[in-house]
Amino acid sequence: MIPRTIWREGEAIHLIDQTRLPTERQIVVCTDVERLCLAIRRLEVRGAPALGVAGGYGVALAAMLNRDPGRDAFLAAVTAAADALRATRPTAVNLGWGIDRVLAAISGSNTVGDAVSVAVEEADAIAREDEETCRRIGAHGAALIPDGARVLTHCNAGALACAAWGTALGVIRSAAEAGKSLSVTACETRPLLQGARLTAWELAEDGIAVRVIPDSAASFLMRRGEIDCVVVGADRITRDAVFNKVGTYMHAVSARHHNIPFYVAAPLSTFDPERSEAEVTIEERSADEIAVFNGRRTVPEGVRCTNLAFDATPLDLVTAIVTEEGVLRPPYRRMPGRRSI
Ligand SMILES: CSC[C@@H](O)[C@@H](O)C(=O)COP(=O)(O)O
Repeated sequence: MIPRTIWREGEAIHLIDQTRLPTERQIVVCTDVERLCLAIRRLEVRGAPALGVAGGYGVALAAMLNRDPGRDAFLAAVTAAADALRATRPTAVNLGWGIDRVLAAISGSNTVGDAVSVAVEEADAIAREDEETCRRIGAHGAALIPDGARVLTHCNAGALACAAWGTALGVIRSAAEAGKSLSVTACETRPLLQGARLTAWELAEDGIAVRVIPDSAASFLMRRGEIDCVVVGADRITRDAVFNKVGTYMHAVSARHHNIPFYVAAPLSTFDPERSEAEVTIEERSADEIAVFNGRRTVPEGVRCTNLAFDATPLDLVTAIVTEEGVLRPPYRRMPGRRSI
């Protein structure tokens, strides 16, 4: 069983350093907000729900560290921390959701002391609830997975991407726990290999059959009849698209072409129904993530690289979205949180 991904010990936030897996198990200890922001930017902690937890803990950390200077200075420090955390990664909506949830919780506090206690309680609650939410997603999603299914997944939407259990991998874990025999094809997920390094590690630790393939093999394996369904997580679900790790869209297109169900598993905190695809910023990361491999340059000097971290899959390619409240089906008119249809 995978240990928790991110947790609080007193006035420090601990997280498993995901950049070092699967070969090293190291813990990063963040005793200030700057270090937590760095951990988010470096992907030491990553995955939408885990970013929600990190955002909440970041605000709580700022509150704990600024309890002395008086109310105005306290509020200024917490606001600055929230802004810094929010600026680390733009695509996963859960990051801002976690930050805003703790800010909202403290907004009614009468004293700085109360605000600190409330911030810590709320951030702990976000972390605690995340596992429960993932287990409910898993229970709903497991019903969609037939016994014997060969499931393709992309990136890592597992325990490591959440506080525990996982969303897409939560569905797979819950199906396995229910006694279904499953095998998973994990796309390696270029360029940072979250599928090869993290998904394969998690599933192997749990004794669930897994193989790793290059991302570019997925479509052909569908054609050969080796994939029964696709299950992925999400970083943001707008009223028209699912944002997830770059490469997800090509799997959705291929799945549709081969008549294979394409499922998305995500908590309600990932929904952003008031926005459309065009209004979302897709994070573009350093060119070096694709131009340098194993310390060696793989792209000629001076050649431009476009390193988009996410893509958007139109909702009409999504067979169903599994949430903690149940399974949503097209045409997705009743999207959670949407004020108007
Ligand atoms: C349950 S996690 C869902 C997504 O956050 C996951 O699939 C993903 O794309 C993560 O991207 P990452 O860049 O590793 O943070």
